[in-house]
Amino acid sequence: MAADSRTIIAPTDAELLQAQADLWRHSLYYLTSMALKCAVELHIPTAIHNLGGAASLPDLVTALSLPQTKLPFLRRLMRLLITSGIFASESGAEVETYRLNPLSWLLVEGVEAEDHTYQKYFALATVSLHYLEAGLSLADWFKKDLPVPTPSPFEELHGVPLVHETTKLLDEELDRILNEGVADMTTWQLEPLFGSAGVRSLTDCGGGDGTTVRGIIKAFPDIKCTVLDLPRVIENAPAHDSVNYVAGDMFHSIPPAQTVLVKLLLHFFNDEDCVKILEQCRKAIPSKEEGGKVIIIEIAVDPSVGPIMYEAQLLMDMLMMMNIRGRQRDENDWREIFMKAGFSDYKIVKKIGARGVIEVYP
Ligand SMILES: C[S@@+](CC[C@H](N)C(=O)[O-])C[C@H]1O[C@@H](n2cnc3c(N)ncnc32)[C@H](O)[C@@H]1O
Repeated sequence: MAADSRTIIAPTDAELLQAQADLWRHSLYYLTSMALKCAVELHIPTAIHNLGGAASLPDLVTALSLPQTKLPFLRRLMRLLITSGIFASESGAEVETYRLNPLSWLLVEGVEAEDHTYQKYFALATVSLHYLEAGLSLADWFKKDLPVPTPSPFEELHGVPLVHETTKLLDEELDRILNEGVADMTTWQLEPLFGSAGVRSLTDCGGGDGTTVRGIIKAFPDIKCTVLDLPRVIENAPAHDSVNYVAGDMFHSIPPAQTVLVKLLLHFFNDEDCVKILEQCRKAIPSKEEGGKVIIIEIAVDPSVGPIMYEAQLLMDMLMMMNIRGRQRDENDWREIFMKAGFSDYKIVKKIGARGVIEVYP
């Protein structure tokens, strides 16, 4: 017998009021994304940084060259961004003062420090018009019986895939932002992995312009490094004496090395393509006894990372579902792919924030 919701749910008034507030929050969270985009476009993090890391509202209005009439509006914008954890404020100060926190620090432009990466392109791309339109088409996309492999709502609506050489035909600015974003992907905490693992030679598969490999070589000059990427990417990679750049296609062959690194790549592809890429990785490495392994750096969706990190993982999965054919995977998904690609074993060796480092053995 079907359950009668009236017998199960009997909310109190307090619960209903809370539910209404929660509904407002969930319906309006896109405004936080818009406010973040606005802060990036106005260069608010950089302005606060240039003002010594703290700024009053009038100082900020002047530094940003905004009309004085916008002061009360900027206060409201900053209030939301502080409450959302994007900036900090000085508690108890006589004058309202805004400060950078680690999140807004990530958005400061022109910082040379090694631990700093410049993530503004991610914040800008995720609220670009074509992404938002794809999101708005989600219910229509669900209702359509589309051929397999299933195109994403983005591809179905706009007629071109995202992160593809044809994306610029749709939106040159979005394509530029995405390429910049890829070049800026983090290399935090990677170097220790390769030193302690006794890696002698490494191929970074889909290694982009070689940013990761240059970071590894800096820490471990003895590791012989190769970067494989598509010809149009390798053509624009900065020359480096110790990096062997190879233009090619990872679906066909991967330059041999003791270790193949596959970093922030597989979530762009569906399971069948991941198996094909990993089969090529397996061919490129020696046996397990000779130290052969593939190192994968990706999200491994897992609630044990805590509610905030887990929510970030699930949102990243929705981002994939909306825009590309790939997905974020949990440990079972990864295991299935590794076994299909002919590997014998794997180990999640480290967590890096919401991501994990997985070693996969032949
Ligand atoms: C998201 S980026 C990751 C870049 C890099 N691994 C990092 O962590 O910064 C994916 C990379 O895979 C490359 N790629 C895509 N298809 C490829 C293929 N068939 N063969 C080689 N590289 C490919 C792209 O050009 C891009 O540089």
